[in-house]
Amino acid sequence: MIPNPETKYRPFPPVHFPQRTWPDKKITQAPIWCAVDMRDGNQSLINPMDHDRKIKFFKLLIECGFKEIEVGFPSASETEFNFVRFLIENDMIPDDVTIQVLSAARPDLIERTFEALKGAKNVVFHIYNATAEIFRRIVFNKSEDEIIELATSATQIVKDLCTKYPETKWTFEYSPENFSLTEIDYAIRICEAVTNVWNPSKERPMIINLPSSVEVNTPNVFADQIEYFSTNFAQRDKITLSVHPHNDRGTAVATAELALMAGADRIEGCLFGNGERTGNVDIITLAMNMYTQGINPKLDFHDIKRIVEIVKECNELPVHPRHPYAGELVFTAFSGSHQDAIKKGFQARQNQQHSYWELPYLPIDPADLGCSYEAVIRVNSQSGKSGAAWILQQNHGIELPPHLQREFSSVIQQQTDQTGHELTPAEIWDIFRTQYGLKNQEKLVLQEFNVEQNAPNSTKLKLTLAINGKKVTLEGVGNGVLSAGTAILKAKTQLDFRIVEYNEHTLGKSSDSRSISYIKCSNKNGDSFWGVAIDNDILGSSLKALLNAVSQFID
Ligand SMILES: CC(=O)SCCNC(=O)CCNC(=O)[C@H](O)C(C)(C)COP(=O)(O)OP(=O)(O)OC[C@H]1O[C@@H](n2cnc3c(N)ncnc32)[C@H](O)[C@@H]1OP(=O)(O)O
Ligand SMILES: CC(C)C(=O)C(=O)O
Repeated sequence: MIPNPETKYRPFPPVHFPQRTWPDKKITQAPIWCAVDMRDGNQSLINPMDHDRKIKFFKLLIECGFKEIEVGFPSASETEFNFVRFLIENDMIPDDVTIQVLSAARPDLIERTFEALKGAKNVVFHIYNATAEIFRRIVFNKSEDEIIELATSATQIVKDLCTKYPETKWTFEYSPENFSLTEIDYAIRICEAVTNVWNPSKERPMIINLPSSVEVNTPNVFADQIEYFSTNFAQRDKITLSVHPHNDRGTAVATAELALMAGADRIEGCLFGNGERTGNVDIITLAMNMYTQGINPKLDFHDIKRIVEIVKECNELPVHPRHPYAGELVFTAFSGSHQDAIKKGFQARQNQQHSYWELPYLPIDPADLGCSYEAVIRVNSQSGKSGAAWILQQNHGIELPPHLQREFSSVIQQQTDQTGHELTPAEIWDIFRTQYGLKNQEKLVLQEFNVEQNAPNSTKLKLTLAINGKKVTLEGVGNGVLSAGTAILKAKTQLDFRIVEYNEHTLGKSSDSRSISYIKCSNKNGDSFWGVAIDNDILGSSLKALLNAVSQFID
């Protein structure tokens, strides 16, 4: 039996803040981004990154355009320490990139961290201590004032040590860990106390980073916390207000977006939302969400597949196939009605008069992430007539006539129902060719033909066929080539059929493109069959399509 949640869990109290303005705000520009993959992401990995993986990740983050990168927790281990030294000593940090390092608000750890940073050009020195009541009571066993003293004395130590290394441009960052669980007025009090010690200016602001270290409330409540903080913080104009959402409730992206509307300037997060437990906020999703609203995110994810591969290798973790913007299935429709709308969307795009992206079920152009349209439609038993038609169109330039689309869709449906599996484009092509006579049709095979125009509306046709491998030459007359062909075949096979539908088009755009013809024949019993054929000229493809259709009446 599931335990009674009413006696086990308490609801998170809302913030009383009727003056809130964020619900009417819009996100209009990219925030300052800080990638914390190499610290928060790294500390949560089964196997933290070794030196080589860290270098690879660092280079990737630079390529993506990050200007602030938390490169580690140098006092945690030799690997972390040496990695920071390696970056500095090998001049691997571009001048426009600031590295960030984290230390607990503990003197010994702070001192060790400074040792790692000697010679760095631009550094964000980031310290944290937990501030929520449960941490004050259980972890630290300290009063509110004692925790403030812990934070301010650590800030003073950082400040003093910074003056020892004037060659570095220092920015200070303070995080009241578990901010979202902390009483909001106490969070303001401790951050103001720290700010007073650091004494930032408008020109040299410090960063106050408000983490939902564990996500405990709905994004609107977090947004209220941020706006309340931003409105009531005494030296607001001297700080950069940063957020650091985690994803325990699965709403980190919404939390970050609403926090921006509520006044946050900066976001800390990880690629694909790696990080402690359920992860940090996913910066790729956030950035691409902005992009699809017409906002330049100032980050570059144009080759998402490569980014996925590098991150998977470095983190030794998979990226979910449905991960927004990046998963291997996120641009793919299997279901019939979605496929139909997407196919029509691409057709409509050819005549579109404006530049905006407008495509049913595809909120972003896959090409913007370096993906092709190939996987947009895939075919299984949930697919309708447009699915297989799209695959033939994309891969072979085939524009199936509407009735043939329906008929072919039922052929495909039978196959997928039987196997229960997806059909690949190659399998669909094979089924198509087999079904309509393009492959292995040996009952009626055209070898040669000759057309003579006797008089207006009278065409004489001479056909050389292989009928079940036996060569015969036949002649007939009709209004045109197809009616002459029909007459010949009726006489030879004694079948009573007629052509009920005929379509053709060229395959490709050049003048020497091949032709494809589609012919449907019916008999008196109501049986009907499609034949399809491709040939260098339209007469050849028409005659072959006729033979391919008629061959299906023959046992
Ligand atoms: C929310 C976050 O993600 S914060 C970042 C967390 N990241 C990491 O922890 C990864 C790197 N950390 C480490 O490798 C280790 O924690 C080390 C090497 C830095 C330190 O390890 P240890 O010395 O064993 O200390 P540990 O971090 O376990 O903390 C235990 C002690 O520090 C105290 N402490 C914890 N956090 C803080 C803090 N922010 N400021 C001051 N003291 C703290 C605890 O109260 C405890 O003290 P006690 O022993 O007197 O009870
Ligand atoms: C150190 C802080 C910012 C942190 O990682 C967290 O609270 O999740």
